[in-house]
Amino acid sequence: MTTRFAFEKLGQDGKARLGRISTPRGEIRTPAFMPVGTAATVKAMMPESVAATGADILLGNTYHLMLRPSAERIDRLGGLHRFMNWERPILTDSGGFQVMSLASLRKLTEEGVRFKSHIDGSDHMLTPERSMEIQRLLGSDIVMCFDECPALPADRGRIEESMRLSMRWAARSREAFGDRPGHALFGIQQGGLEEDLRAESARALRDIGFEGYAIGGLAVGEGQEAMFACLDHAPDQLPEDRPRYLMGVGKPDDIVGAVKRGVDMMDCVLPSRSGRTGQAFTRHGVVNIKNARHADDPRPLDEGCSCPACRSYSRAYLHHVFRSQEMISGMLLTWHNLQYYQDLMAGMRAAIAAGTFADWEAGFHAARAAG
Ligand SMILES: CNc1nc2cc3c(cc2[nH]1)N=C(N)NC3
Repeated sequence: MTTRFAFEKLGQDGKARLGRISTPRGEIRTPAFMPVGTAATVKAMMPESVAATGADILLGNTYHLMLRPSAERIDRLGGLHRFMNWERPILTDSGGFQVMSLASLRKLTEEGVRFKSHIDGSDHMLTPERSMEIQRLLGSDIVMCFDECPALPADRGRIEESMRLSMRWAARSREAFGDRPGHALFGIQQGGLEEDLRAESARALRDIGFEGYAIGGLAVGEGQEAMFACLDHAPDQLPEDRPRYLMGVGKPDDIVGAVKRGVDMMDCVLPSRSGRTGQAFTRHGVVNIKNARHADDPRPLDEGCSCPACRSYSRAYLHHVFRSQEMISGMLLTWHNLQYYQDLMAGMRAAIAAGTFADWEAGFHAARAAG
């Protein structure tokens, strides 16, 4: 059991990396996918079920938890791990992105962002210092810097100005984080799709020094081609001996392309959100289980999957419970999708370890093309 936070690179195949993050609450196998537990729950899942899918770490959100039930209340109750009954590592986002995407009546100044809650319209202020305090009260193992995420579309000038503000906020985040052994603070690279701005941001973050580095400002509607073009250089601009975390990504083929380009950690609401709407990810592509063609299909969703939905139920049953809006529908399909994502990560980790990532990737795409 370690009392420190440490990242070890265990292997590499091309740009794809195999690693392990050690924390006092357990180890994280990388490349890693983090299920999103926004309001202290991975929706429709018990924590032990999330662990059973193979997830080593999950994500929480400063923005949502500060609004309800508040960081102070969670702290009084023993912290977020105790509160949500998840004793493995938790990474919390800093609120920067959610304030831009969810809050109303935002006022941005050098100090921070004043905004109205999307829940009850109450007034709030987030600054780097307050975001660090909230994430400390929550007790998260990996804390994200408080950054400014520009609303898109944005011109180069706006992106440049926003990135430089985020770098000043990164320094304030580092200062406010303090000395917390066993806990990590990750910087967030900004700069849109501009290689030179991303390089400037990476230099600024390196000069401050962080336990890990996130690639922010992507998965915001730019499309896969533009994202991959950015990922052809952004990871290489970040320290190679620290974890690289691509925020908000993504579809299965996004994830494979990101790992191929040197990304170690990702998070996305897609598997859980899609699970609740009846969209299932399988090795042969996406299955919309509400479609009438599944009504009499006795086969499992994915014959190669070990999750409860695929082990014990037919497509016909899943079709039925979605059509009749039964609660078990979202539970089964969320579990399946999270299992599919964890199996994808396990497959890539094994391929990198064996030096067969290129073949594994070819097989991944061939199975989807076969449909
Ligand atoms: C869904 N796409 C997405 N892009 C992101 C980008 C960022 C983020 C969260 C995201 N989610 N959180 C931050 N604190 N900064 C950058």
